[in-house]
Amino acid sequence: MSRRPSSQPEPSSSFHAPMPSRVSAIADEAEARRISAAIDEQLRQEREQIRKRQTSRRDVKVMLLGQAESGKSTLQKQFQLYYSSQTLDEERPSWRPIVYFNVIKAVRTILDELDYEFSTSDSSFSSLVNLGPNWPDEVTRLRTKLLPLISIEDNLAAELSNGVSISSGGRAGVYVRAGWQALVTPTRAWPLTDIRNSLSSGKAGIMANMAAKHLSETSHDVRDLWQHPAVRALLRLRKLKLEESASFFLDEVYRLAEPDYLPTTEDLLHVRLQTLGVTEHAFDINFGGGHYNWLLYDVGGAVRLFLSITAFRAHMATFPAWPGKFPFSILSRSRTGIDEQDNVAVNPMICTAPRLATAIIFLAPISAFDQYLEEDPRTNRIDDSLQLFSAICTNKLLKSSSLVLMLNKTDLLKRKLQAGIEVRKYITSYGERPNRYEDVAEYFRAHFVQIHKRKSQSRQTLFVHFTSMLDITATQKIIVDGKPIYAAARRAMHSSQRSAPGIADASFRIVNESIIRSYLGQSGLA
Ligand SMILES: Nc1nc2c(ncn2[C@@H]2O[C@H](COP(=O)(O)OP(=O)(O)OP(=O)(O)O)[C@@H](O)[C@H]2O)c(=O)[nH]1
Ligand SMILES: [Mg+2]
Repeated sequence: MSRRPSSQPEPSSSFHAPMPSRVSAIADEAEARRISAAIDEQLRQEREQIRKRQTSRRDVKVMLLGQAESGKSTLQKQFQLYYSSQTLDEERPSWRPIVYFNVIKAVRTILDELDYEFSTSDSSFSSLVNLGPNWPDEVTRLRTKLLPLISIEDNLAAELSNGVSISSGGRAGVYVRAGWQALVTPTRAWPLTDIRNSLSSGKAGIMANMAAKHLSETSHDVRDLWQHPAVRALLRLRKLKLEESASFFLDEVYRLAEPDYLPTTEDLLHVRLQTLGVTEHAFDINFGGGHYNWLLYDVGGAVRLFLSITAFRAHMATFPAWPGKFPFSILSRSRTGIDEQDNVAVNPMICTAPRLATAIIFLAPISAFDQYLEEDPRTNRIDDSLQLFSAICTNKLLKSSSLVLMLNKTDLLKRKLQAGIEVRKYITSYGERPNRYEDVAEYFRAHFVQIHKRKSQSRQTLFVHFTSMLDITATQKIIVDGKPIYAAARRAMHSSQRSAPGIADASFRIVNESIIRSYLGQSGLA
């Protein structure tokens, strides 16, 4: 819009513009003032919007709980994929050595099991599965070729765990603390060869490079081993206990052995890396017209400690006269073999976590009906899940947190049932019910729901989903359409304003195991 009188000449494009008349100068000044005021107003509105966004962006703190390998970190990756996929892309290179580690661990486990079969019952095993007399020689040949690959397992584990050496049953493991990627790719740059130069220690990345080299040299041997009739027979007889994702990676070994291999999203979801302590992931989320700062806490192996602390705090709230100094020594060691006190020392966040929880997503892997705890081979893993869930439901400090239950690994459950594995063999109370997915899934769902009904400290609805965390479309549908999660979070957010007392002192580190036990009721699943 121009207020210039029509008699006025068009402004010259030349630098030497004609001098404006006095009338036009006044008009221009008014126009300039108007524009300036409009700009001021626009800036004011923008500032106001930012201020509103900042004040309206509220924290939603969601804790992922569940036994080891229940899929907590995989769900976190699904959230990351949906809300912050570029950060997942940036992390892709750093997952490469972890994928190698998964492959190496699987290869070593297979060779160990074959050795065991050979040394203890070779003749019966051969005849049992019609292997013929030559299989031990063939396996020995493959073992010799694969030796350079499997011999780096411990060093790679130590490199990836930043020197934290953990063994479970004499076997190496890789565990992750918050910020682990920095150990592998400090600049998040690729290729791995650069890491050697960029790391001050001059050591990290070396083993990852060696793993890449050995894997590319031995990929055919890995494939031959994986397809060997003796290995197939062990799998059929269910004597070989591999990580759940091992077969996925071994099937894909040629792709993983490519020199420019970069983990795909599917690889990232399949990879197994145990979480140590608590890791926090933040996403900006908009829903229902509101802006939220979604903080996801992956409690990892510290789940029991988390529960014990909240249980203890609840106990303290009930018996405030408890002596101020706690003479108890530390609780049990976690399944990682790491003293959980270390977890607390490393993660003071875990001490404050209980009062942070807006909502809890509890993952129970219902495929685990035929598995037992590594640290307690007498405890069925479904039973353990029920106990953990019960501890959450009864915990007074968590009663204002909304609860979402994800009955996870349904894909694996279906596969197991299709393979003829019978639930009643492992869970006697299942009785003569049909060994069909629908019946089994409903049976487990009913148990969890019943526990919630009987023991929950709050009247809040329990939202239940059957999930497979490897299924991107289905999981993202739950994340995006999962109104219950958001509704739960929103409702909990309001109630959490008056939340129960939390951990006031992050230096509090001592918990009595007997108190924990008293809070972990039995589930009643025979
Ligand atoms: N088949 C199948 N595998 C799954 C599913 N969810 C997770 N996994 C796999 O299970 C393994 C363990 O998953 P994680 O997400 O690391 O488990 P977690 O609960 O974080 O385990 P911790 O860190 O030890 O507490 C990984 O290899 C995942 O790929 C699922 O729904 N189906
Ligand atoms: Mg984890």
